[in-house]
Amino acid sequence: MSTFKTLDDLESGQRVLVRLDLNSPVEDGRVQDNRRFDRHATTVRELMEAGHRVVLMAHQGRPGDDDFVSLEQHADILAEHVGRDVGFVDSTYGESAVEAIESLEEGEALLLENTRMTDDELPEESPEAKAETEFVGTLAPLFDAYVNDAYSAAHRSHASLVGFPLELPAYAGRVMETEYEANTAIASREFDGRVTMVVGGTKATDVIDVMNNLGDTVDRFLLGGIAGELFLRAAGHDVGFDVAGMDLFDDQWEANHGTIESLLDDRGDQITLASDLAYEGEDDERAEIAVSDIDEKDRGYLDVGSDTVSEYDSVIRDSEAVFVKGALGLFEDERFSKGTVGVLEAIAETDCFSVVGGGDTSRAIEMYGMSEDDFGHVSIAGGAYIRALTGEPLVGVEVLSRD
Ligand SMILES: Nc1ncnc2c1ncn2[C@@H]1O[C@H](COP(=O)(O)OP(=O)(O)O)[C@@H](O)[C@H]1O
Ligand SMILES: O=C(OP(=O)(O)O)[C@H](O)COP(=O)(O)O
Repeated sequence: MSTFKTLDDLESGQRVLVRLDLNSPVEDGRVQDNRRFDRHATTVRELMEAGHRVVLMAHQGRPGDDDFVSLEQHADILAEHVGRDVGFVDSTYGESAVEAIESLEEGEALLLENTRMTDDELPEESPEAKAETEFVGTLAPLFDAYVNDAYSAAHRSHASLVGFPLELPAYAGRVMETEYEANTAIASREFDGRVTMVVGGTKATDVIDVMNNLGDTVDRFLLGGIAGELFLRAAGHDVGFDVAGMDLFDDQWEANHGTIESLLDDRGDQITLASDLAYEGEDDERAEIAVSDIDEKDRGYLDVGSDTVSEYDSVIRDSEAVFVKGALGLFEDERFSKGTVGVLEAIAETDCFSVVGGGDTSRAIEMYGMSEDDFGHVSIAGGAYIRALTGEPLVGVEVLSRD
């Protein structure tokens, strides 16, 4: 277990700088409410009620992507969950940010602009290098304490996550504490029966990197989403278009095809790929095609097909534990929700031990009328949770635990 300090150790009346993970789906420019807001609201409310001056940092999207937007809407959504006003300033550490921080009263909260809009936040560098950035050097002297609640971003060595804890007394927030304990406990748990991992989502690089290390814990991987399409492409099928505006597929293919090919060579018998896929037909209805019938790369696929869902359903019903990392399709559109909802319902209906992770995947549970009570643990983390399952330390947690 980690040795980090928690909010129970924080003295009263502090000026506290808090890192949240409010990274959310953005549809037509509108930030979508999701579990990250209500989970982090617990930490923010506790700090406000304790009379601290609370300044919040978070990121949204990656520079160049469609979902790389301001945090202005996030402040309003968060305020609704906290039940108190949360101010917003459209600067991360510029003059207006410093002025707003200095004029904050006890019990008030303020959200700063998207950390990734500063040059210092990215790219990944050592905590020591990040601690020396202008971003950290400007803000740290304005605070008494730093709280990291962003477990789901703790695998990134970015300034707001690893620089501040070297400069300020550092504490874990309530979400960090809960997620860390749950995911660390899961990593060391042993199962007698079959352990299955459903792998999907769009951030294929995060998951492919760790699949080899999970190969001894996990008996069977069921693939879908963009990650699954990369595997199908490596297996010789003509699938995989970029998802408009997100530049996902080709970059991820370049970065990962070598690893995927060796995974298929070394662990092919543990990996099940979709046998059919779904797409938008001419009449805008869901249409399906067997993977063996795809002979040219002429369309994008948005879900796994019905035969695949049945096959995955049987594997899940015969498993003792099921871990989910990422959605199997574009479930936000009901036509392409069958894969994601199918595996989640199979898990919910059996008494297997389960963990569902992926920033967006946890949203599907509520969206399709399922209950979180039917799952062992619903994590708001994707990449961080899957890395934790391998037992690999997360840099953001590691710096919190330093003396
Ligand atoms: N075939 C696909 N095409 C487009 N988007 C997809 C596809 N499969 C999954 N997705 C999207 O991936 C997102 C899943 O993200 P999530 O489950 O949080 O995993 P990640 O951690 O990879 O972001 C969902 O919002 C879903 O719409
Ligand atoms: O949403 C996140 O990760 P996740 O989708 O793996 O849960 C985190 O906010 C990290 O974001 P990043 O993967 O752009 O660094």
